[in-house]
Amino acid sequence: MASEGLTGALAAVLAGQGPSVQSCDSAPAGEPPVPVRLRKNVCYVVLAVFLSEQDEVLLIQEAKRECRGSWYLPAGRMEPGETIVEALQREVKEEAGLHCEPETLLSVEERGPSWVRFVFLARPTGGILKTSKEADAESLQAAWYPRSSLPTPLRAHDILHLVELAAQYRQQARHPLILPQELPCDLVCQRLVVTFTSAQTVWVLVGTVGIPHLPVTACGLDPVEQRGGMKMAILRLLQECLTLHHLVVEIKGLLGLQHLGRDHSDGICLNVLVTVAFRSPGIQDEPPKIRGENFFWWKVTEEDLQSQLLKRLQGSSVVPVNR
Ligand SMILES: C[C@@](O)(CCOP(=O)(O)OP(=O)(O)O)CC(=O)O
Ligand SMILES: [Mg+2]
Repeated sequence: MASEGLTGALAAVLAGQGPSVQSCDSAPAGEPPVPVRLRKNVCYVVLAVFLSEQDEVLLIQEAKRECRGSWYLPAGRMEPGETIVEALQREVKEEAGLHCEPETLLSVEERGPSWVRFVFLARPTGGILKTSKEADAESLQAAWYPRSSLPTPLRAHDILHLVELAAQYRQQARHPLILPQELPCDLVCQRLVVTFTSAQTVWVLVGTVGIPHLPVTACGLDPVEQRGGMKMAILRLLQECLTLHHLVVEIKGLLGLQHLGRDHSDGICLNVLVTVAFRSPGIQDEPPKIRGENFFWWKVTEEDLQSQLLKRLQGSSVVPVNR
């Protein structure tokens, strides 16, 4: 029988929130992970997709020497001391002249734990669109363009996929509205909802060190984990308790994101939904054996929680990571 705390934590994570990170169940070998410092060992980028009711996209014209005159979505690097939403609002105001509110995270992109980009669907709430008369170092101007005929040249074509994600979300929301939860964190880490399902039964991997909890894996900033991406930290934790060669592990995506930014807590905690299944299609109605004492499989029997979790799994109702 799971503790109330565990049921509450899973319910919170499924609702896009979650408890603050107290400790990690897995960390890179060797030295304990160093606290992350924005602009020193991590770079976070925010990017906003505005899609009007007339299916127009807000683009800014870059002023930087290396991409001057090209068009891009409002985006920029976060600064120390600001929350993710404050950074988004600052970048949109600087580059497009508009005030805005984020509606939901649309995607998270990472090139290893030291470069993470948060992509939001956002809506304008005021301000005056920046024209070429207000050109400055932040941007030359901003303008709305029909999604079917964006201006050229683009600074990079990666935004085309993000605009499509926004249009698809507007058409049919694949996941609930998810916004960053302002909670301090010292590391780049991932809280895992690792599930095994058989028929309509679902088990969740639980850490036993301390009180039962959803396991947290710390991401390393060393070259191996940088090259491998944030999935390396997930596979590292799973390898510590499961025999992976006869399992299929799928990282479904994000259930939520925790970050504060103020008071030098530059870390982030991504709440990630993961599935494990047996490679052989034989009837396996029990979860794979766990090595050691640090984890166990919790059969989720609380009806509402079970149906919420199964619904998220069946619909892949998560924010995509690197997709
Ligand atoms: C890094 C980008 O996602 C764009 C955001 O960075 P900027 O170059 O626009 O930075 P600011 O000067 O802070 O606005 C492009 C990329 O290569 O990823
Ligand atoms: Mg920018």
